[in-house]
Amino acid sequence: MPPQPPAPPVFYSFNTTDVLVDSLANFVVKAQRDAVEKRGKFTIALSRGTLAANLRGLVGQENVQWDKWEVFFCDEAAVPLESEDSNYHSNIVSFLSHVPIPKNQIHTIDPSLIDDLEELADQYEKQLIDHFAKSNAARYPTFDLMLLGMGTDGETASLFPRHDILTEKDAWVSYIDDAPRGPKRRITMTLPVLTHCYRAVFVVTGGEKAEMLHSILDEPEIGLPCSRVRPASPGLVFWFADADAASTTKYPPTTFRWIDNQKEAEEAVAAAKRKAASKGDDE
Ligand SMILES: O=C1O[C@H](COP(=O)(O)O)[C@@H](O)[C@H](O)[C@H]1O
Repeated sequence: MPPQPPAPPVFYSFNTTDVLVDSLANFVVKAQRDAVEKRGKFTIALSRGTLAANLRGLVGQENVQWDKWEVFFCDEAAVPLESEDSNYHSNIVSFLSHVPIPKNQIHTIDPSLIDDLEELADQYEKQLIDHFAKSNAARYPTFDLMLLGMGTDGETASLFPRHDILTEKDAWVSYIDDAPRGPKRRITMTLPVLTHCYRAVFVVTGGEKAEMLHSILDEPEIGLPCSRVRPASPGLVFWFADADAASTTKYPPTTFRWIDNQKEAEEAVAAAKRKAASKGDDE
């Protein structure tokens, strides 16, 4: 069978950030159940930034198989693990220290290597290879869930627009020393890794993201890093936005519900488009 084109992004918009936080927790738990049922464990990758705070809804969730989680970080600053700039630290504060995930299943950078970015990235890539070689890695690892953010320039993880790192095809993890915002020195999973997951979920909050969300969803042909995360079939991509972030995009929102496969994603987006069009006719 010829390869299928990627499923269209499914866009969920929530009236408040609190509702988004609850819905996101609900979604992550469902993704975990699905992964454990199908593959016996749950591999999740977490991006830096405001995402960590929006994962607070995971604390107190019932019937979560925390012992099946394997947590990795999509990108990480080259800083000690206890630094406020550390992605690991932000997620520890938000939820990881409040749930019973075995410590050896949280895969951090090796902090003894932070002075040597190349070594730091290579060692993290080795951790991925060690883990995924036992399961599904062919050319790239396939995460069950990638949780991503969107920066105001359209960057995701530490993949910034017009940066050479976007052309990386071989490495699973690479590094930059010139990030235009925040800590300059970071490592990051590369675009092919981000696009080989079963589910990618972008989480975007706040009015300062509204214009960029419009560009990403309504003008994907511009090719900004976030628009380029389109997992190949059977992968799916979802966007969770609060009302402020969603205020400018014309992309039709889907009513929040679990979507399991490409066909359901296509039908949900087509239904949302029909609904938006009929609303337009009424006005
Ligand atoms: O620099 C980064 O920015 C984006 C967005 O961060 P946010 O704090 O505005 O949510 C983030 O997704 C990325 O991982 C991070 O390195």
